[in-house]
Amino acid sequence: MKYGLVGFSGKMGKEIIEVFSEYCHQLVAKFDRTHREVQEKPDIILDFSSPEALKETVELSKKFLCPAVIGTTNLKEQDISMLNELSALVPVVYSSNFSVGINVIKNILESFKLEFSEWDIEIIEFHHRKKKDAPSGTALFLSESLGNVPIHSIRAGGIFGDHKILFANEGEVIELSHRAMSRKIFALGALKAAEFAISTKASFYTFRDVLSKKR
Ligand SMILES: NC(=O)C1=CN([C@@H]2O[C@H](COP(=O)(O)OP(=O)(O)OC[C@H]3O[C@@H](n4cnc5c(N)ncnc54)[C@H](OP(=O)(O)O)[C@@H]3O)[C@@H](O)[C@H]2O)C=CC1
Ligand SMILES: O=C(O)C1=N[C@H](C(=O)O)C[C@H](O)C1
Repeated sequence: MKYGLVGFSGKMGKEIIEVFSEYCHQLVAKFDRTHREVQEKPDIILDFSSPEALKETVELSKKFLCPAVIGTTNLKEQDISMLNELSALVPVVYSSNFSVGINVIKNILESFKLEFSEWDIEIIEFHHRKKKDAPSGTALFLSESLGNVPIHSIRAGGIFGDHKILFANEGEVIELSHRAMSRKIFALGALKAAEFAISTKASFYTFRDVLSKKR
């Protein structure tokens, strides 16, 4: 497919370019703060940048009438409303975390949330020292299934993204944890989402929707 990428010069942008090229997909439009280049109409737009870029991403998706895959975190309510409005026109896939593992954990939390109602629950997330937002979008995503529990953010080194959910009562402790061993897992998830989005109808999708429909 021919894709456009907002945030192409960033850490995730570079990973997406590498993974997509391995599958012979062509980067035809690229945007960052200082660079805007459109070689030809993209089949899809991906955005792994910053919340300030989202308005332009939505405008590009409307201009080219193409689906959008959005991975940028720290989006506010009005940003999500903008994506919901766009999804009336084109397929939109939005996820704070395009790894399969985090979405499996999300399914587990959704299935067992009643069992944990009497437990103390806390989330600890670890990311690289250059991450701009805290808490992580993933931690917020997981906390939505847990009643918005306390989240602790650690920023250190080049950590790609670790998340731990601690459940404790008077007699027991359970820990659910996930570690991203590279950014490639997110780029592969974004690819899965893009392949899904270019062949489905206009609506608002999560990555869990993509994974369940992929079965
Ligand atoms: N959903 C998921 O699975 C994942 C999501 N993420 C999220 O992706 C986002 C990017 O992460 P990361 O790549 O590490 O960040 P980086 O800071 O490395 O890259 C950000 C990119 O976005 C560009 N950018 C920033 N602001 C704008 C703007 N206003 N207009 C256009 N381009 C802009 C930057 O351009 P410039 O260099 O010119 O400033 C840069 O290319 C974050 O929100 C992060 O949380 C990250 C990993 C996985
Ligand atoms: O900034 C990152 O690197 C990541 N951000 C996402 C988040 O905020 O949850 C996803 C992943 O943890 C990596």
